[in-house]
Amino acid sequence: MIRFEDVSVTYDGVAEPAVRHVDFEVPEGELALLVGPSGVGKSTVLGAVSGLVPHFTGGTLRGRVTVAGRDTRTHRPRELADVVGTVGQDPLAHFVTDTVEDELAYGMESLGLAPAVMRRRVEETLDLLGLADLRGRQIGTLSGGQRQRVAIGSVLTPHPRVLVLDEPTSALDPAAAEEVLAVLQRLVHDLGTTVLMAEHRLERVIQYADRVVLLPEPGAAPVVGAPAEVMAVSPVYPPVVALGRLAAWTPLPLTVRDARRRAAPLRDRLPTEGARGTARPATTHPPETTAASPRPRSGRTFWSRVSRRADGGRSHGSPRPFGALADARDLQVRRGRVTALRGAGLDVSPGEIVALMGRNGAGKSTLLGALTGLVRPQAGSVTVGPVVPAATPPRELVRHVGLVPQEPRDLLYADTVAAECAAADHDAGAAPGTCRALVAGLLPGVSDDTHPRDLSEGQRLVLALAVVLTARPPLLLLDEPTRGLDYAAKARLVDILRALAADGHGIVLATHDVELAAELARRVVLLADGEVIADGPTAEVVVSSPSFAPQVAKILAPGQWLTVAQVREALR
Ligand SMILES: Nc1ncnc2c1ncn2[C@@H]1O[C@H](COP(=O)(O)OP(=O)(O)OP(=O)(O)O)[C@@H](O)[C@H]1O
Ligand SMILES: Nc1ncnc2c1ncn2[C@@H]1O[C@H](COP(=O)(O)OP(=O)(O)OP(=O)(O)O)[C@@H](O)[C@H]1O
Repeated sequence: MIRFEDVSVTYDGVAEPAVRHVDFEVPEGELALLVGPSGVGKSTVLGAVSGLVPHFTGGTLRGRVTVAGRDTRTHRPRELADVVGTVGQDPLAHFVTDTVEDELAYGMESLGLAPAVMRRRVEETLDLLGLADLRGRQIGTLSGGQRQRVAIGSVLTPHPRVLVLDEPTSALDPAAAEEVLAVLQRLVHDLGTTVLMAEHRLERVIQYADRVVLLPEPGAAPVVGAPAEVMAVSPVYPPVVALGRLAAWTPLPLTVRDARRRAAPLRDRLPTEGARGTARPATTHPPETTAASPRPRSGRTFWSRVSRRADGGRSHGSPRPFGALADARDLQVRRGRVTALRGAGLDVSPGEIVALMGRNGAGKSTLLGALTGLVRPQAGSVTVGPVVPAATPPRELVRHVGLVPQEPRDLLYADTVAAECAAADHDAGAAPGTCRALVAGLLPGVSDDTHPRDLSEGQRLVLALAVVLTARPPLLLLDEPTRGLDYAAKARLVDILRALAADGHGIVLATHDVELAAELARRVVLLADGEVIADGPTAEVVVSSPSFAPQVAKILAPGQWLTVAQVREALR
């Protein structure tokens, strides 16, 4: 159904092809998963199927891509629209109408389907994706995950024979991701739909794949095969595979269920008392400091590393001690007709890393908004350090709290990295060069004149982080920071955040990434429908939860192991 014949794509103005010798086939009624590190060309391959590459992106495509027998070089995306449905990485870029119902109907209208058919399919899709309560909502008022579900729904309604999906679950909570993947699997099994999907969070998707197409490194030909075969050699793999490799299980299990069946001997080898007290991540990095000892260990901390590397780092010599960082109580927030927070609260101490978790629409971004003054609660109290965010001018507030938003692009508006940094220094009242020194420390090798748009997703996130850190806010908030990041980029982010916590910063991550929470957070706060329903040590909150437990916890339960790193350490 989808066929690549020795395809290479070279973008204009770039010497080397972005992808080379891509040769594979996805037969009708199969789900193929496209995997590989960031920047390896996954979106390029997907774009070649929908015709966006090269028709919209420019560049040269050599070789041949056919979809349902149509050559995508001679058929423009419009001429493929009756066969191929595409969801890109950024749902906002995808929307053409204002409300949920209109968006679901739009694709069918363009194809000229009968009104009765359109009506039926809109209703079906609202049910299928749990969108019925949101049908009349303006898209601009939806949470990140709600938007992503609408974007997926809108490509399903025309019943395309081929679906091309670029990280379709990146903004979804774990349960919603499972539901969406189950819907896709049903289309594949029952209707013979063909799916090509790129995804970084392999722990969510690998078990649904009929075959895996691995792009191992830029310019290298893809490795194509059965999921277990490819996972055995892949540079990117989910925790279940990491544990399987560590324990030398063959064949390699890809699901928690298969791994559990093998895990008894491994469970027996692990110390039971270690298993009880493993809230602390096993790591070579300095542990998070506690409220009682906010001072970092010398030499390994974030600011000392930055100031050592960067010549402009004078202002970052030694960390200053921080007082209590945030105290939000009994918050009530109404947004439109929705009560987004009902009595929620959060306190954050210096050196603490807190994961804020919960379903899509539970109120996580709203709570972060209240801490940064973007959302004004109708009742309750919020203080951040000594100030009340909604009553504090932005220039003053950035010294107390910084937010890296769900879409880092929202924070970046200049044309070059250098201009972005100059603006950040100015906004924060920091010495000129402060932000650039941070960027040099965090992203060595990025030149001054690079356009932030041309950075990879992970690089853009780190640039946004540097912009926020320029004001050295004691409290750092990150909204879903691992969207679009591969495992290596995630590991680098984990390093940076641990070092910041060791310097006494308090960090709150709103995240659906259960593996990240397990790796990084000592404490998890769980929100449901605007209320805090659990607040405690990570191991206690997540291990018993079918949605929020990481894979290792599920495989090794009842032991409270959370990460492969902890298990590796314990086996030494
Ligand atoms: N329009 C473009 N012009 C020039 N270079 C581009 C363009 N689009 C992508 N590239 C480059 O091509 C390479 C492959 O990018 P692509 O987005 O396909 O990778 P990816 O595997 O999807 O990455 P990610 O996992 O981060 O989404 C990258 O080096 C990228 O910078
Ligand atoms: N301007 C608005 N008007 C009406 N409802 C809104 C508005 N902004 C947010 N909401 C609703 O408030 C609720 C909480 O949204 P919020 O963005 O805080 O959720 P979230 O937990 O961050 O979700 P996600 O995980 O999907 O990002 C959602 O039901 C959302 O649709």
